[in-house]
Amino acid sequence: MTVHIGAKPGDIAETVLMPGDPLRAEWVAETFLDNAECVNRVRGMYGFTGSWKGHRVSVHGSGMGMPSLSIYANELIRDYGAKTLIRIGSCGAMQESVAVRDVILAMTASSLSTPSRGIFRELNFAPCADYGLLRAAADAAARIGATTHVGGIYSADVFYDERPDLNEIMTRHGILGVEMEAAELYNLAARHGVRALAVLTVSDHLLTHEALPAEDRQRSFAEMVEVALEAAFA
Ligand SMILES: O=P(O)(O)O[C@H]1O[C@H](CO)[C@@H](O)[C@H]1O
Ligand SMILES: O=c1cc[nH]c(=O)[nH]1
Repeated sequence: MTVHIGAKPGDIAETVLMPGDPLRAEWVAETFLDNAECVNRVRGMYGFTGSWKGHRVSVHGSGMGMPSLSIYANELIRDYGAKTLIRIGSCGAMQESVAVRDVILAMTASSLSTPSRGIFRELNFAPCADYGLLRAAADAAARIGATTHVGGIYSADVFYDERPDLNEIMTRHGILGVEMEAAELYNLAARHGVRALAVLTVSDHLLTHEALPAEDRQRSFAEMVEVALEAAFA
């Protein structure tokens, strides 16, 4: 047990899917895993372990924002031996060519800052996905027939953004979408020598202002989950 995860040693699989929303974790466990057991309830941040096509896998909430993700990813890697961490999140689209419900595979994650800033100091480290996972996810998305975009995303510290000028610059530089965790997940994976990828579903559109309801964000992003599971065990 750690301060934030009540699971016993061995209760967490080496492969962990990480949605921001703990109730999305519950839906993924109920919908995709066989023999899923709840292994963490501390602070309501649910974690489950079960199997998918015979592979042991956990799904654990990260909470919203990089400081929260950092707590769970650190404990999963350092205390429970997680080796593959795949974020399964929602995001806002920043390109006209990207539609609501499309899947985005985050090759890189730009940010204004991350919790790792204090370690990197003057270094502008470039957080990037594990190439093997990224390639396997792109292949899986093509097989499944999910409309998918591969490229850079932006990991923000705020959901209620007050910098339209910055969004315009990112749109002009091809950033596909905005979310709030991937950059620090990629930083931590690099630091600890494990694999990470963020597979995202577009829930909002910053240009058209479309937005899906909370229920859809919690329980309807099946393609993203299938892509993540296929990539993890390719
Ligand atoms: O749907 P999740 O995985 O939580 O991801 C996105 O949704 C939250 C904001 O609504 C942030 O955590 C953002 O990254
Ligand atoms: O962080 C997020 C997640 C979904 N949609 C957004 O606009 N931002």
